Amino acid sequence: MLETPERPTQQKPLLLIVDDDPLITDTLGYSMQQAFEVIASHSRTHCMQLMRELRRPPEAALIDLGLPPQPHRPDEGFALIGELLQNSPEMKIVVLSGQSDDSNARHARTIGAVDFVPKPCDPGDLLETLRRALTFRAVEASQRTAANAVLIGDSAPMQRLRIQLRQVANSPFPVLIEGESGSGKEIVASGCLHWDSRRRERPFLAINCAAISPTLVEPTLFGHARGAFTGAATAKAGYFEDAGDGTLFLDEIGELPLELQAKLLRVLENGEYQRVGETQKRLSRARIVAASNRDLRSEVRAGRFRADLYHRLSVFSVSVPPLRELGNDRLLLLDHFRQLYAAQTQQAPFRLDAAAESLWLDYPFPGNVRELRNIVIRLMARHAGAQVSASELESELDLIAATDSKETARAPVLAPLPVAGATALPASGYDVGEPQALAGALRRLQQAEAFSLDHLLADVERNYIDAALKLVNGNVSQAARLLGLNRTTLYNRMESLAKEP
Ligand SMILES: Nc1ncnc2c1ncn2[C@@H]1O[C@H](COP(=O)(O)OP(=O)(O)OP(=O)(O)O)[C@@H](O)[C@H]1O
Repeated sequence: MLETPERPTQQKPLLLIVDDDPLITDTLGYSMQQAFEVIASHSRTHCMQLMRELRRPPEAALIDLGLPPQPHRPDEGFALIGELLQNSPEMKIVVLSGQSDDSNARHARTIGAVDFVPKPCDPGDLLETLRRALTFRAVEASQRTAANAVLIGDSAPMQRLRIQLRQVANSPFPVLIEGESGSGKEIVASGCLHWDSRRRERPFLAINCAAISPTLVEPTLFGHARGAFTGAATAKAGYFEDAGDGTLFLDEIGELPLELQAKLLRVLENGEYQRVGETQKRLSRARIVAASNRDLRSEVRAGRFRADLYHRLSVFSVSVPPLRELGNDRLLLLDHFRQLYAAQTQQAPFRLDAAAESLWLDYPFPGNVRELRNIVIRLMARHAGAQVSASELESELDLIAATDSKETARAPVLAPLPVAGATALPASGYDVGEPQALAGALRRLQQAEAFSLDHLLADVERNYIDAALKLVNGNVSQAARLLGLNRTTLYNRMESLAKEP
């Protein structure tokens, strides 16, 4: 009898749906099952428990923001997005949002969600959004290898960082990389510290300490003997062994349980470690690079991180600057991601008009490069081949969170340029004499091909009025007070703005 050769089965991507309404998880699960293997959860705690048990992390997730124990507030959803991305930074998270929480959905995107879909939603549109997100995920995966990881940026802080990285790349000592979430710590570890060093032909292994269940951290890092614990059917090497004399990148090191911190300290002190269930000592030759977006010094003070381990890890320490400090690098990064996604998806790139470009340069990107990248993804999806205006771009930004950020208190976020009376909004903190603002104006005038002060000022006015109305849930009298205007004047301005192109 002839045997039919087994056809390789293509594994469907895994989709995680988190919603406390079983009707929604059931119906969505049903509509998505053709394209995805679906798992569902009803709360943040349950979801994170599930994540620890899964053999592979989901490629995509659909998250509702209002989850128990606070189903009427978005906080659980926000916290879940942060935890999922910490656990699996490549995951594409789409927020399912009620129409009324537009500002929440914007904030969710700032902290890393790739898009949001208003409820009630059309399953076909949702599927399309998820498919698109997965296409971009595949593009990013190709960029994650050390050989392809290119750190973009020419600004003075980035040049200083590069000099620092070159100085330490070939040393055998550990490096601690600190920086906000999404600022590029992994790319610094793989593309600069490993690939730009003599170790480039050796392995680069990355492990996310937040992603492994605490009981598995030790065997994962150090390996285990056969029968060392239930399920250890064969002996297995750990990351330290597999890394050989290459680089071992310990991401989210702040999440390492205290008892394991002692074992890691031992390897750092004398290179010695043991597989779980073995007594034989082994020697590690790997170069350790660790990263954290927590302030490890405060963690030490709070007793959650060992001081001796902190000192060992930070023989060299580098700090990746947040995007808001990188000036025109925002444009370089825009160009980089736009070209990358356009080429990979075979679509024409979008363009920003002059006002949109000003807004882009003034937006502080609280979610750093990850947020910038996600904005480019959405703009590609909505405006491929077209010109994007300031108001179209504005709908992709989280301007309220941006103005709230104390770091950006002196940057004109809602306003690309100053206008009389704009100081009435305390968040802007704009000062006419500020050199930064003057430099911004010079830059815009030099860069813009067709500049119009009238359009720019109208955009500024529109942004402030929208922001004020948003802050007071559409109450015109209160918005007028906030803007330092009387109610009639505000109505008149809104009317004339509505007539503007
Ligand atoms: N300067 C840069 N040039 C090019 N790509 C960048 C740069 N900085 C960040 N990226 C890209 O932005 C995304 C987020 O960066 P990365 O994962 O390195 O951030 P991170 O600091 O490690 O974040 P987290 O602490 O949340 O893990 C990645 O796709 C990365 O390739």
